[in-house]
Amino acid sequence: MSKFTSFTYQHDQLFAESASLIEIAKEFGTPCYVYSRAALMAAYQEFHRAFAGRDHLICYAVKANSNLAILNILARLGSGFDIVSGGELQRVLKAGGDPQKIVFSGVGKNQDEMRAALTAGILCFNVESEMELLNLNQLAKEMNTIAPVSLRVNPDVDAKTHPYISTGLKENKFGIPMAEAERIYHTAAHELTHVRITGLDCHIGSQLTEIDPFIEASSKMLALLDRLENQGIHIEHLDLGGGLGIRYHQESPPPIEDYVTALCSRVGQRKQRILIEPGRSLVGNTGLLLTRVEYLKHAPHRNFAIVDAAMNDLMRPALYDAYHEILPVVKKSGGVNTYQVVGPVCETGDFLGHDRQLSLTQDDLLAVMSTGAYGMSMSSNYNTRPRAAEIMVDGHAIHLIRARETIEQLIAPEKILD
Ligand SMILES: Cc1ncc(COP(=O)(O)O)c(C=O)c1O
Ligand SMILES: N[C@@H](CCCC[NH3+])C(=O)O
Repeated sequence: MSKFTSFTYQHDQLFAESASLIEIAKEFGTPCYVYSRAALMAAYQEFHRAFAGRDHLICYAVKANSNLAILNILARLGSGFDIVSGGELQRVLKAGGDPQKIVFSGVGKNQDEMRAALTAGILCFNVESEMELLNLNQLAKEMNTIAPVSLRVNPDVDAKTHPYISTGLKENKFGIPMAEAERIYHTAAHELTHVRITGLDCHIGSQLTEIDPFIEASSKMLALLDRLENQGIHIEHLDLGGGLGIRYHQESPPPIEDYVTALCSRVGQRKQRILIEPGRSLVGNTGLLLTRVEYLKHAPHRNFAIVDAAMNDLMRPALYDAYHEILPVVKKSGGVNTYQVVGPVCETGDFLGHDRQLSLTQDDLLAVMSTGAYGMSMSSNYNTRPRAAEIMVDGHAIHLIRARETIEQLIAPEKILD
């Protein structure tokens, strides 16, 4: 089965479900992100089904794509959410997410964010340091409440992914070192009056394409969980984080079902509820970035296709040298050249793809694939470029779910001095 179940060619023209990308570009302009509702729902259901009735909660990692429409679709399917800021908390609540299904991760939660989350009544804080735990206990005391906590423990496992997105090695900033975990659990259980232990958590990195690191991390977490239970510290849920990779190019990550089944069988007969925090594997292949060729530059040594999307819209190629497939919206025959597909931003690192074989003329539309995750959510206004529009397709229906920004909106908060 193709990795793009909802983006298919019909008579040499690329469609999102039953909607023509040519029509979308005509109506909403380019660049724009286009998402498929059916693909999103199918990805969530695949995770859900794989648990096969076992007690679980899928907490979608909001950072992957935080558009309210996407959060709302997931909330209506019963999803929980993994947030990392007060801003993400507000988004989830606004989108109709259930506070009792929210876990709050992140190494630097500030007091306002913690207060907001305590007020909302979230499921738990994934606490990443002893100082954060003490701070949270103090805040909860001041608010006359009890903070539910799960410690994020760093299992020191090599996720075998890009070093910028590996989070479970002991040299990474994330989580509490394994060697400290038991002592800090005891502090939380016996000394702190305003926290309540609910769970145990880890997250070892993103875009993992092998199952072994997940198994290694789970095994370490389960050994810790058993030790804690033996010492009378009850753990209600085990959160095994996110990180399952997707196919961008030639990767072959494990299918969702195999990944979930492997986690469940590792947990075995234990009674704890299993939480996971998938981001990319839920939304990554449910979106594309639609862009138009502005100019072609056929130089003797290299050909450039200059398109209207840039690194500010999709920074993954510039940041990680990431590969995204680039497809023509209308397939043509003949006249193929090797192109550097680049944006208008004034940086040599502003590219969407190197050495792509394409048959192009000015004004052609291109689709940059697998951009549903960490595309729009990592976009910026660099070069004073308004952020792209976002479109959700649902069968034939085409919905604008975020209007293109205007220059006026960008400069409105700024002030010229007298
Ligand atoms: C704490 C936490 N949970 C979940 C995720 C989601 O990761 P992914 O999009 O790789 O599934 C991340 C990002 O890596 C994260 O930092
Ligand atoms: N931003 C990264 C993933 C980081 C995940 C955040 N913990 C990407 O685009 O692949």
